[in-house]
Amino acid sequence: MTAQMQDAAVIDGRSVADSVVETVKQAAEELKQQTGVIPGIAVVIVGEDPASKVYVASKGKKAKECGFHSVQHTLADSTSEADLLALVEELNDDPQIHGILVQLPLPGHIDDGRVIQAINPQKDVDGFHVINAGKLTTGEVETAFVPCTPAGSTLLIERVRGKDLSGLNAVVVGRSNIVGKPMASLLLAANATVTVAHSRTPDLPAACRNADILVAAVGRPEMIKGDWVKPGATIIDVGINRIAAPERGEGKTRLVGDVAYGECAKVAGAITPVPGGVGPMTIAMLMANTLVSAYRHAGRTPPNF
Ligand SMILES: Nc1nc2c(c(=O)[nH]1)N[C@@H](CN(C=O)c1ccc(C(=O)N[C@@H](CCC(=O)O)C(=O)O)cc1)CN2
Repeated sequence: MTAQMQDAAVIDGRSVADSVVETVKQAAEELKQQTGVIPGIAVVIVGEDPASKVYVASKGKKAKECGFHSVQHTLADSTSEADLLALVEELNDDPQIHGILVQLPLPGHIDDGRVIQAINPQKDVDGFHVINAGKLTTGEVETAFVPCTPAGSTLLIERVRGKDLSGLNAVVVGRSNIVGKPMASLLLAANATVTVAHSRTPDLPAACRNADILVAAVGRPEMIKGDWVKPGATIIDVGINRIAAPERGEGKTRLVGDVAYGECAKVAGAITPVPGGVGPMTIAMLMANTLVSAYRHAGRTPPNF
């Protein structure tokens, strides 16, 4: 009799995201009843990037579903950096707004870093400001905001592996400030032994094969192959890549992650799909961060996620 390999368990990001949003809704209602404070979020989009428009619309819809005060500022592609900075200042001073998010990417003539650093760190619900990044790396998470995608990925890992990752090797492929670096900090905080791999890592497949937890955040469609995966590993695929799908008809496209899903699912123990894995968690954690900000501004202790 030949041994039969079973496909990995699918980690359902949509259902975990729904449970986060449910907690946010209830806690927002409690805050309103107890203090009169309604969590407020401002989302700023500059330009016409089609994917950004979809994400921003989803954020506004989810914020309303959570009972938040939600405003969207839609600025033309030609908006100057000075005008965008002036809007950020206005939002910093607006007492009804507890969370400010400037959708990325910004048009090329605007310096992302300058805009992010202009956001009041106490309203930086994206967690991208250097103050929040510094707090995360030094372990001061009680007063920080953790970037939404790594925070959501961590909740998905907890569902499979628990909160304490002692004795496990985690490999993060990708070293961006938005995902790779904060993800590595969160895995370290959970006691994993962490390697950050990237395009210049010698023998990347061998580095990945060492991972009990493999986080792919490189933005390269289906780069991680089945024979890069340790049997039983937990795979978190952060990539969202739109590729041509001529099999669906002329001009059609489909979404894939950074992981070659079919072949990796045959080896892994658990894996996030794309779509339906990390993506929905990003928006749910944005709601959670905004709620936390409103609680802090009201001098109350927020719920844990
Ligand atoms: N200021 C920010 N900009 C960007 C962030 C961010 O966290 N803050 N992250 C990404 C985009 N993003 C949120 O903004 C985001 C991406 C994808 C999803 C999502 O739910 N994806 C779905 C698929 C959606 C589709 O069909 O296109 C999924 O994976 O199931 C949510 C949020 C860059 N910019």
